[in-house]
Amino acid sequence: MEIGKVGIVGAGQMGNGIAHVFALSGYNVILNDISEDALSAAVRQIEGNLERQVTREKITTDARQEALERISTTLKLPDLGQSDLIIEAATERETIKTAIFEDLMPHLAPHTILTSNTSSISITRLASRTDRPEKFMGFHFMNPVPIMELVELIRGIATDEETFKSCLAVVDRLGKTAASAEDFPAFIVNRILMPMINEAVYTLYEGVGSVSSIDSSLKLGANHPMGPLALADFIGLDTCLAIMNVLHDGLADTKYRPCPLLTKYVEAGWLGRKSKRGFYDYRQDPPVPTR
Ligand SMILES: CC(=O)CC(=O)SCCNC(=O)CCNC(=O)[C@H](O)C(C)(C)COP(=O)(O)OP(=O)(O)OC[C@H]1O[C@@H](n2cnc3c(N)ncnc32)[C@H](O)[C@@H]1OP(=O)(O)O
Ligand SMILES: NC(=O)C1=CN([C@@H]2O[C@H](COP(=O)(O)OP(=O)(O)OC[C@H]3O[C@@H](n4cnc5c(N)ncnc54)[C@H](OP(=O)(O)O)[C@@H]3O)[C@@H](O)[C@H]2O)C=CC1
Repeated sequence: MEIGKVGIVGAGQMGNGIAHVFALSGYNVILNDISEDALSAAVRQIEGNLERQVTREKITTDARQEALERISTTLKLPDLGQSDLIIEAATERETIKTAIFEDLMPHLAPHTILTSNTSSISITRLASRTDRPEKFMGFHFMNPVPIMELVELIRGIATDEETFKSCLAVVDRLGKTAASAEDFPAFIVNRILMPMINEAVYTLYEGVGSVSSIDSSLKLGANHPMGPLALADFIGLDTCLAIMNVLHDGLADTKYRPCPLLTKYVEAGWLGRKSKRGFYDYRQDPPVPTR
């Protein structure tokens, strides 16, 4: 099926990046959130990121303008009902995601493909709560979306071949590369990346190194573009903790036990860049380590 109109639920850092890349590739995008502030912040972020691409001569001014004109926003979830493809990119909590799909269902066109950008939650379980498990799959972008090449495509147990092929064609048109992952907790990227981040937090918790020494070690000693604690702040510590909990519960192995220090940061509301404080304090420039 040819996809033209795309609905995106959740206008946080992933939702705005997803809207950006779809609009730039010629899709009409409708972006939804429960908060008007989140929608206006998302549009500002998209404008800024498109402008940066113009400055760096990656895109033309016309392409920027056309992309912005293809994006509309709404607080009303039913407005997404006539989309060919919906990507849910709301907070990483299963109850939130299932409630969104339940609210969407009565308004959906029969042909609409439903997907989730979840980092870890079972696609099969999310799909089973909808009226179209065969037209449901995981469509997992990486952060920052305009830059990262990979999209993980995750089939639930019931996903049909036509749905998979339609999503694969979309990934191609976005100029990104798809990796197919089986539906097990946290799929491929986060199954490997998140235990490393969690181990970095344990390394901090046990006093083996400070925030700076841990991040410098992985940057300079293993050529990672960001240290693991800076990356955790970038992803969002709430999202990191949610993913570790899915791994721990879903695989029932103590090696996935979330570090108590990660839990403490989340309990404090120190969620990383998005709340201006995490392993670094971003209220100062340059950011200052909090330990
Ligand atoms: C949690 C999940 O479910 C899955 C995940 O996403 S896991 C997270 C995966 N992501 C990563 O691992 C990111 C690791 N970090 C990096 O790759 C790099 O540090 C980075 C790309 C974020 C920044 O790179 P950098 O070299 O330090 O900075 P900088 O030179 O300013 O930026 C590089 C490019 O990224 C762009 N960029 C940086 N931050 C950006 C942002 N937040 N949004 C959009 N674009 C951004 C810049 O514009 C620049 O673009 P061009 O190359 O086209 O000019
Ligand atoms: N951060 C990352 O690096 C990556 C995250 N993901 C996944 O993408 C999804 C979104 O993550 P991210 O963008 O980082 O999170 P953010 O916290 O930045 O954004 C989530 C957005 O969803 C909104 N939201 C919450 N409930 C609803 C709802 N019922 N309807 C519509 N919008 C809602 C939130 O609003 P409010 O703030 O008002 O609650 C917020 O604006 C998660 O599933 C995450 O696991 C995937 C790849 C990478």
